[in-house]
Amino acid sequence: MDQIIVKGGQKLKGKVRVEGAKNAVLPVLAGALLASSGKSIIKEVPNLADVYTIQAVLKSLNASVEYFPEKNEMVIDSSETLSSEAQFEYVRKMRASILVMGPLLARNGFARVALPGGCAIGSRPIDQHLKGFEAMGAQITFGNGFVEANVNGRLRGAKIYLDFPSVGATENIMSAAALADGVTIIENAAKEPEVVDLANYINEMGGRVVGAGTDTMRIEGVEELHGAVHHIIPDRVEAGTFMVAAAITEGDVIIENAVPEHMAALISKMGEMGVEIKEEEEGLRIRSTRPLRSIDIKTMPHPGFPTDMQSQMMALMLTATGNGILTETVFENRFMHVEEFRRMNASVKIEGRSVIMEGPSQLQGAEVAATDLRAAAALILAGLAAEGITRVNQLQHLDRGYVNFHSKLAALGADIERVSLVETEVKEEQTV
Ligand SMILES: CC(=O)N[C@H]1[C@@H](OP(=O)(O)OP(=O)(O)OC[C@H]2O[C@@H](n3ccc(=O)[nH]c3=O)[C@H](O)[C@@H]2O)O[C@H](CO)[C@@H](O)[C@@H]1O
Ligand SMILES: C=C(OP(=O)(O)O)C(=O)O
Repeated sequence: MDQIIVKGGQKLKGKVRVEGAKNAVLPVLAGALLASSGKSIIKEVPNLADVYTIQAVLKSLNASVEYFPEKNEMVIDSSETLSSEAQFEYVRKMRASILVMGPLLARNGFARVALPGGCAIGSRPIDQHLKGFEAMGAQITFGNGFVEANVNGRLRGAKIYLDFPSVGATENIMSAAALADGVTIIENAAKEPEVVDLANYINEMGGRVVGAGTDTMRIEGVEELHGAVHHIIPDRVEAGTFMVAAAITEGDVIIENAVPEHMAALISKMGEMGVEIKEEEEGLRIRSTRPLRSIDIKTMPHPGFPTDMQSQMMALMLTATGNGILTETVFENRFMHVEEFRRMNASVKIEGRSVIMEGPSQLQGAEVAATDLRAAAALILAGLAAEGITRVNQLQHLDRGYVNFHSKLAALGADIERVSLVETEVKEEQTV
C-alpha cells in the first residue's frame, strides 16, 4: 500500500503537460471491438490502471491487444470471432467495462456483462443503456449477476430519447447503432467532448455518425467497420486538477496540451473566484493570489460544470473568503470526501445535495483516505495548501485516473513524495 505525503505551503511554478483523457480512451478502446477487419492504432493512451483493466477486458474477449506505454500507443486487432462475456472481475474494478456491451451486441448479436452495481459516488444504474438496446430490437434478461442482451439477426435503427443525457448510455448506444440496420437517432444525448471523440473514432473506422456534441445524434448503421488510427483528446479533468493546484498554492503554472473549449465552465468559475487564466502560446496559464472570492457552483452535464471537478474545486473553495455553496446534481452521493476535508479542519457541512462552506478554512495537515478517484486528487490539493503534513491513503483510486500525479506536482515545486507502506505494515503485523 502506498501513501502520498504532502507538506503544504509551496507555490507551484512551471509547466505541466496533460495526458490523453481517461474518459475518452476507455470508450474508444471498447469501441475498437466494432472493427471486424484491420488494426486500430490508438495514440495518446495514458499509462493508467484503468487502461490496463480495459486491455484485460479486450483480451478476455479474444481481441489481440498490444500496449506500448513508452509511446502511449495501443494496437488492437478484433478481427477474430469475439467472445460475448465480460466477467465480474473486470466490471467490479472498473464500471466503464460495461461499454463493451454495445460493440459486442452489434458484432455478435449477443452480449453478457456482469452487472456493474454502484460505487462510492452513487448507485449508477444502466437502465438508459438497456432502454436503447431494447429499442434497437434486443431482448434484455438478468440472472446470476449478469445482464444479457440478445438480438435475432442485426440490431435495427431506432429513435431513442434518453431520460438523462448519460455519457455512458450515449456511447454504448452510439457504438451499437454504428453497425445496426438503418438510422438511429439519440435525443437528449450527452454532449461531453469524450462522446465527440468516440464519434470521431467510429467515423474514422468507416462509420456514419453526425451531431455528436449536440442534443441530437444521428447514426446511420453500416455493414462493417475497420480498424483506424485515432488520437485521444487531452484530459480536461487532469488539466482542471492542475489548474486548481496552481490556484490553491498562489502559483503560476502553464498547462500544456489543455483544450480551453472543453473547460469553459471551469475557466469561468475559477475566474469568478479571482484566479487569472490566460491562453498563451505554450498553454493555459494560471496565476493566483489570495484572497479568493467564494462562489456557488452546481454540477451539470456538459457544458455545465463537470462533476469530475467537484471535489477538487471544493478544495479550492474551502480556501476562499466568504460563504460558498457547491451543489451536486449528477451523482446522488458524491460527497464522501467532505468528512476527510473535515479532518483537515475544513469548515463545511452537507445539506441535502449541497455542501456549504464558510471560508476561508485554515486547512491543517492530517492523515486522510481517498474515497474515489477525484477525491484522492482533491485531498492532495488540499494538502498543498494546508499547514503541516498531509498523508493521503487509498491511492489505488488515484492511479485509475492520474499518471505520475505526485511527480508532476513535485516538478512544479510541491513538497510531495509517494512512499510504500509495505515495510511498516509487515513490522506491525509481526508485533500483533
Ligand atoms: C468512464 C467515464 O467516462 N466516466 C464518466 C461518465 O460516467 P458515466 O457514463 O457512468 O456517467 P453517466 O453520465 O452515465 O451518469 C450520470 C448520471 O446518470 C445516471 N444514469 C446513468 C445511466 C443510466 O442508464 N441510468 C442512470 O440513471 C447515473 O446514475 C448518474 O447519476 O460520465 C460521468 C458524468 O459526467 C463522469 O462523472 C464519469 O467520470
Ligand atoms: C467517476 C469517474 O470515473 P468512472 O466513471 O470510471 O468511475 C471519474 O473519472 O471521475
